[in-house]
Amino acid sequence: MRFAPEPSLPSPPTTSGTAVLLCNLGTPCAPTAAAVRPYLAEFLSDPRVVEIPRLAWWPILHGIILRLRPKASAAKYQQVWNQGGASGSPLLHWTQQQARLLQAALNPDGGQAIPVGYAMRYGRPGIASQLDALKTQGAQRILIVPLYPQYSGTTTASVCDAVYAWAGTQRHIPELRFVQRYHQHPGYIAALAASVQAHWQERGRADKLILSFHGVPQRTRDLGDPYIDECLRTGALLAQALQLAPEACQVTFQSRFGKAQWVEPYTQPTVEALARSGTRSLDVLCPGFASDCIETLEEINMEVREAFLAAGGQDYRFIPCLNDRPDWIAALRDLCAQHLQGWPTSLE
Ligand SMILES: C=CC1=C(C)c2cc3[nH]c(cc4nc(cc5[nH]c(cc1n2)c(C)c5CCC(=O)O)C(CCC(=O)O)=C4C)c(C)c3C=C
Ligand SMILES: [Fe+2]
Ligand SMILES: [Fe+2]
Repeated sequence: MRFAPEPSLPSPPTTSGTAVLLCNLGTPCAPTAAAVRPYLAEFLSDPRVVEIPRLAWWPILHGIILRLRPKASAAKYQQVWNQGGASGSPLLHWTQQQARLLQAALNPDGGQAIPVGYAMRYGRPGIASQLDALKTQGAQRILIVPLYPQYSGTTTASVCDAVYAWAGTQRHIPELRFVQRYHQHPGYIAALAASVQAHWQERGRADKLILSFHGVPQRTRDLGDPYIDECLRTGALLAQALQLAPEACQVTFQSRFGKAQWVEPYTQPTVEALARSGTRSLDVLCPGFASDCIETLEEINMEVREAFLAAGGQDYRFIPCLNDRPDWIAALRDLCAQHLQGWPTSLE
């Protein structure tokens, strides 16, 4: 039989029938080459992420990348595992905390009228298994919240693909809604601005604020992906909220992968050039990442820091991601409340 049998709904109902699923990118289950390999294989086999015809991509992926990269990546994961208040993978840790705190914020009476789950697009726990779990709890309406503020086909659309693929296995599909983007949501911008201001209060203000977003290939942008424009919009709104002059703040793009041209300016060469031309201190924030992860804790807070100091910079100050900040959780709650309108949210 193609379609799974339906779970019997809990009786009496313990939820309103409405649920939220936070979806993040994914992470290996251990900082070892053996664990990183299947995670990278799943990630880099997604045609949303690598838009190269299978016939050309498969030999490169299986013949080169999956032989060499897992060991190098595992060494980087080892440096951030259990770091900055996280246990295990920082990305998994912060996503778990966000789901727990969001559930408390959406159910202020301490109940579970609106359960909040979390899932990873690649690795575990997967989107299908978490949708199954919510359905077993009684969910008849599910709001999907990809934890990507800026929409990209490479990330947000891939979450949608996984949800639709799961729906294709279901006899009784719950009502589904998706948050597509929140790159200019006032609560998100205000939480980012407050995190920068708190950092300035503690450490003083550097010569320049770098806003480093994950990059995408230039071709992805040329084919119409709105992601880069949305990053620039987030950057402009944040600079405005912080009342920064244009020269005091710059948007850059990190995490280039492979040999193709990605969207510029790249983060590392930009901070090296700034150091060489006399910028002594930098504040660095990664507004596109809801949670600290290997890309922020290792690439930005270690590799790019070293590059800036080696090029003559004096003071490099990394600002953590929003993680479990109460103002960010409140912004997520407001975002969900907007998208839950018209759906039952209490037991009565
Ligand atoms: C192959 C191309 C890649 C595209 C396109 C891409 C887009 C993209 N990614 C994120 C967010 C994250 N990416 C992370 C890790 C990561 N990304 C790529 C490649 C592409 N990403 C790789 C190969 C890796 C693995 C890291 C490594 O092996 O060194 C992460 C962190 C995961 C973690 O466990 O910490 C995040 C988050 C966005 C937002 C995005 C485009 C909009
Ligand atoms: Fe990535
Ligand atoms: Fe990276």
